[in-house]
Amino acid sequence: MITYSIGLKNKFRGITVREGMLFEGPAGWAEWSPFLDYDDATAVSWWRAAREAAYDGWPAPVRDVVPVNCTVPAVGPERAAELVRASGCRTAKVKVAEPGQTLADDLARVAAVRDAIGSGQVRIDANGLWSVDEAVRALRELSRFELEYVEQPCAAVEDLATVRRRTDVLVAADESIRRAEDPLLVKKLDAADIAVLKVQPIGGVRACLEIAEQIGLPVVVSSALETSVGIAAGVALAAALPELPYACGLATVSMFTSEVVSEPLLPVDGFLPVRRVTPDQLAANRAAADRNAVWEERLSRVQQRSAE
Ligand SMILES: O=C(O)CCC(=O)C1=CC=C[C@@H](O)[C@@H]1C(=O)O
Ligand SMILES: [Mg+2]
Repeated sequence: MITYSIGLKNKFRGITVREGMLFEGPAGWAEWSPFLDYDDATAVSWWRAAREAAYDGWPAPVRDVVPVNCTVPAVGPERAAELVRASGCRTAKVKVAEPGQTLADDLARVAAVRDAIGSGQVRIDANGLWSVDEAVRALRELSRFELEYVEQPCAAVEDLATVRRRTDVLVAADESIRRAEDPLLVKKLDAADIAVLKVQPIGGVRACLEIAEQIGLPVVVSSALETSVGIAAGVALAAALPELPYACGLATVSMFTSEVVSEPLLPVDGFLPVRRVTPDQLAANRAAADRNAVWEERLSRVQQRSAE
């Protein structure tokens, strides 16, 4: 087990450094990187995903490239436009509703992204931070930039359903699937048009394929901000889905200041290749001994839980 520590170019979901563990099993390299604010119970499904990558491998792909969006953190408009242009992607996902910012900040950022991407697609992600009324108001303003969809406008699945009825913008569910007791409640309440699936939080490629089948909604595969080792699992899921109508949120390696592989899974003209990766740049990205100890301890607690 190797613990990595890599900086982020821009603050994202409140963090500036990403840490996690990498290891090799008979089927290939695997990543285990539950965010540090997640408790041991939450980290169990992340461990299942890592075990699958290391020991079982993934189902056969039905495509050999995957379209991806570039991800725009809650940065200023100039930086946002720069990120879009540098990505080469035809779809951009813009973070909105950042704590401490205003709707005016969101409008300026989304306007800059729309301008930079031209006739491409613009989607937004509020990470559940709006109330129903805030969401409806924000969508009324932001929809002038022709939104492909809004991801997780509100936290509660019931609120997602209400927003969906009060706006013309398509609604995608992310946290309502990956952090829910019952991921299918989204379907039962007709709360979303699109399902965002993430391999580590949901517990593996096969677990995601099962949800995709049961939920009966178009799927967008998204990353949990992993190194190329973890991204390869997302790409494997996107490659195995029978239908893939939307670009996936798997272009997040470009947010890192460094990588554990010399050929990272970065998009070329908006597409990622379907392949596994072998880390060859581990030494330069290893976490310090004290952080490694924290992760070793965390892993042994979570492994114990997962065996219970
Ligand atoms: O979907 C993307 O474009 C990139 C991945 C992404 O946005 C996320 C990755 C990791 C943590 C999440 O807060 C965030 C998301 O909410 O979708
Ligand atoms: Mg999201």
